[in-house]
Parts: sequence; C-alpha cells; structure tokens
Amino acid sequence: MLEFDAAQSRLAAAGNPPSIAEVCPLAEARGRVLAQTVFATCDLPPADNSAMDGYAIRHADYAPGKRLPIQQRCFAGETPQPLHAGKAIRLFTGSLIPEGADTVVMQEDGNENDDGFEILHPPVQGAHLRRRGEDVLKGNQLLAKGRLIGPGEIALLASQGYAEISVYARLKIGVLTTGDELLNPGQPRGDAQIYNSNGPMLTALCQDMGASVVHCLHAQDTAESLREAFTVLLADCDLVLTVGGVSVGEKDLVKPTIEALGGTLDLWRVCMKPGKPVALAQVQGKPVVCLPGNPVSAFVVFSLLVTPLLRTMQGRTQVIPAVQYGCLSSDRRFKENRDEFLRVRVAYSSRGVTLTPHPQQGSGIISSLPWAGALARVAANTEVHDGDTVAFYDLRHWLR
Ligand SMILES: Nc1nc2c(c(=O)[nH]1)N[C@H]1C(S)=C(S)[C@@H](COP(=O)(O)OP(=O)(O)OC[C@H]3O[C@@H](n4cnc5c(N)ncnc54)[C@H](O)[C@@H]3O)O[C@H]1N2
Ligand code: MOO
Repeated sequence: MLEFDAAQSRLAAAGNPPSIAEVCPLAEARGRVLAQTVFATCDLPPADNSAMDGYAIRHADYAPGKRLPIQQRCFAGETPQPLHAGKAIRLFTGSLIPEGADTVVMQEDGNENDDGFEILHPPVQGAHLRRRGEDVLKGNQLLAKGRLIGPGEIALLASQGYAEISVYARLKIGVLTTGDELLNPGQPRGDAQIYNSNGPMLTALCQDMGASVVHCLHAQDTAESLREAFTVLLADCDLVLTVGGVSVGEKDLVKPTIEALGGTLDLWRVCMKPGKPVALAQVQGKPVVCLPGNPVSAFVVFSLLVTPLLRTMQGRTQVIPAVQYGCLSSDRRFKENRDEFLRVRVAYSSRGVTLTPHPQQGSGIISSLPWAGALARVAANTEVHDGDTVAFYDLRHWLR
C-alpha cells in the first residue's frame, strides 16, 4: 500500500504550473493567482498624516493652560499651510501633517474656543502621526507570484493604485462520473437507481478552489461511452477527474479506456480510509486522477490528495495547507489498518481545539459531508480514544 503522505506528494507533483497569464481587473481578481511579483509604486501612506481628529502642534509650544490660536482648518484631501510658531492647525483623521508640526493632540484631550485650542494633558511628542512609508516603501515587494488573491491582497493592490493585475489563466477541469445506476437529479428515479451526487459535488469543490469546470459528463459503463467522454474532456481541459469504476469490479473500465487512449495509469492502493483505490494517469500530456466512487471517499480524496495538484496547476506556491492538532472527543475508540480520516466538527475554546466525530463514518454517509468542518487523522494501527491529540485538516483551509 502507498503511504498517504507519499500519495499526496506524488499527486502534488503530477501536473505543471500554468504558463498562460492574462490581465484581470482588480475587482474580479478574488480567487485568482498572481502571475507576476508585484512591487510598490509609492510609499504608503504617501505623506505623514493624522491618525486622529485633532490639532497639529509643535510639541515645544505646549505649556499648561496656554491657548494656541487656530491658524487653519485642514480637512483630509486638502493641503495644509506650514505651521506658524505658537499656533495650532485643526485637522482630521487622514489630514496631511503641516510642515513644522511634530505632534497631533486628539480633540478629546483639549478644548477649542475663539481664542484657540487649550491642551489639557501634556502631549507625547510625535503622537498620532502616521508616517510616510510606515506601511509600505516604494519599490518594495508587495506580493509574490503564485499568491492566491483574497480581500487582503486586493486591499493592498488597490492602495497602490493597481486597477488590473496579471493572473494565471483559470485551471480548466473536466469531471467524469461513471456507473449505470446513476441518474441526474431532476429525473424520475427507478428502484435500482441513485442520483448522481459526485458530479455536482466535485464541480462545486473545484469551483470553490477557483477552477473552472468546463464539463461534468456522465459515461455509461461501456468502453465506447467512456472513450467518447474522455475524448471531449482531454480536448477541452487541463486536468480530468473521474470518479468510480476504478476498483476491482467487473465493469471497471476506466483503466482499459485510458490505456486505449495511449495513456499510462498507475492504480494505487493508498493507505487511507476512506479512499483506498486512487489512480493517476497521464493521457496526451494531461493528468487524469481517478477517485473512488463512494461519495465520502471521493470527497476525502479530493480534499486531501487532489487539491495539492490543483494548487500546483494553478501556479500557487503554497500547495499543502497547514495540518492542525486537536483533542478527540468521542465515546468510541478508533483503530484501523489504514490511516483513517474521520469527519469531525471543530470547536475552538480557551481550553483548546475539540474534534467531535460524526456518529456514522461509513464511506456512503453523504449526510456527514455538510455536517463536517474538518477531517481528523487517526494513524494506521494506532488506537485513539477520548482526549487523545490527533492531526486534523480544516476544510476551510484545505478546500480553498
Ligand atoms: N471486493 C472489493 N470491493 C470493493 C473494494 C475492494 O477493495 N474490494 N473497495 C471498496 C472501496 S474502499 C471503494 S471506495 C469502492 C470504490 O469503487 P469504485 O471507485 O470502483 O466505485 P464504484 O464501484 O463505481 O462505486 C462505489 C459506490 O459509489 C457509488 N457512486 C459511484 N459514483 C457515484 C456518483 N457519481 N454519485 C453517487 N454515488 C456514486 C456507487 O453507486 C457505489 O455504491 O469499492 C469498494 N468495493
Ligand atoms: O476506500 Mo473506500 O474509499 O474505503 O470507501
């Protein structure tokens, strides 16, 4: 059997980073991946400015009980006059600091009348100033190529005046489901049929990762139907994910079909539960990953084994998210001869992280999927019980 971590590294390396970049408006860049390292175009803030609504003074002008006449009222966006000795300039949060001023006094720390501003508490020199360049210096690196763009990255890029940005082309994925027992939601169902849930699930998982699902096809369990579907998927997509039909059953035709298309396929027995049968193929220069058909197995294999490959192919530099640790809370004991990935709920408290497993851990229990927030790992041949520390994979990190 192939160790779980070895399978994960092998899959992470099974595809190439993208070579095509495109220009994307910043407003549409969330979830895209930077194709260029970005540098600061200006100091940030671009000039010294006030962090408070208050008064700009020279610190040396302060004396208890003294009033400083107001020389100017200067709003954010206006240009202040140079500050005269013995005067104060009224300013607001974001107002530029006048030349000659070295301190801002908050309005709450004094009072203003027609004779000027009286300061009630001795001010600290340099207080409430936001210095030019204290955030970012012009020319410094802002964000590295390969970075996933989220709201924070967008804020930083916008603050530097970037209206558009170079990102990698979206990864194009094709999903292929197999099995004659399956039918699409919306159709009337016969007794021996079940609805295809893996197709919509994998589509949504890929979309959450920022990829584009170009096709989600269903093939009947015949060589011809499979070959037809593969031909379309390989022509239009960078990566193909198939689900079902790769284990040991008599109708498992995925492997021969891939071989007939000139591909090579390695069928792995990964030391993980759920998710033992996983195959990796290269067909016409494109990776094809075959996931086990049981819905939970497909979900777990996608989350932990396939997402690193997606991130590699998206050009992201961080392809394996962090693994965290928490304390198991369960009246059951767990022990398997494969590494077991339990669907758990995660609770954070001042005492630490608690992981509560779903009561049903079978690989067909679809109702556990919207319930779970993480996958907790129980090492093979190791018994764990209530209170034990185990590794867990938080799906908020692993599925983005
Ligand atoms: N004799 C053995 N039988 C099985 C073994 C084994 O080692 N020896 N492994 C079991 C494990 S573990 C898994 S996982 C499955 C994997 O089988 P396949 O990947 O070939 O998948 P299928 O047989 O096609 O389907 C399995 C199961 O999942 C349902 N399914 C498939 N596709 C969908 C879909 N799109 N939507 C909803 N449900 C789907 C399918 O109806 C089956 O119930 O093999 C075990 N058997
Ligand atoms: O590997 Mo199967 O995926 O245990 O259900």
